[in-house]
Amino acid sequence: MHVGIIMGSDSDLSIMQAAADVLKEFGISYELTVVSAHRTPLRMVEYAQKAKERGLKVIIAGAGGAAHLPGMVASITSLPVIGVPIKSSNSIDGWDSVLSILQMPNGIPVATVALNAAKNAGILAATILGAFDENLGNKVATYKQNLEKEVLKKVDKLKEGGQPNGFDA
Ligand SMILES: Nc1c(C(=O)O)ncn1[C@@H]1O[C@H](COP(=O)(O)O)[C@@H](O)[C@H]1O
Repeated sequence: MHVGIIMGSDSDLSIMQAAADVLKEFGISYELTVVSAHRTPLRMVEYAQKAKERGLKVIIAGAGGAAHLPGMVASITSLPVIGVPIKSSNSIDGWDSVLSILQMPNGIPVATVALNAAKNAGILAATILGAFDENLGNKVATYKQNLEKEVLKKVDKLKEGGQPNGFDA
């Protein structure tokens, strides 16, 4: 397994599945499970302690509310940790999770993506791994080129629809 996807609860799965889906798209092996700093603290410590020796290269950790999981895992492992703030059902509009994951003290960084942005977490994991793997790096580059093509198609569509576009008329 190259990437470990963990989340504070199975109620986060509908969001975190997007990280798994994009890793699959890039052909990156992953594992996915529930680990909670609050509810399973010993499992969290063991997961973080053993992650590197088990061969993981990047950890994606998603959590909602008082989201301590990504930061606590990052405090234990030397692997890069990508944090996904999740807007859980009784959250304060997701701000609780965003701030919990984002505002890490100096020394223990968590690469925080946007609220519910598990897909971006998967793409970031692919980008990190792609820096050391030419084939994967090329796949990431192609993915971005395709995004650009999609946007340019939309530019043409707007033009065809009669919108005035002086920039690339
Ligand atoms: N933030 C954390 C942690 C943690 O950080 O350890 N453990 C669970 N949770 C979060 O609690 C929310 C509600 O969980 P339940 O739906 O199980 O009550 C979830 O979004 C989960 O990530």
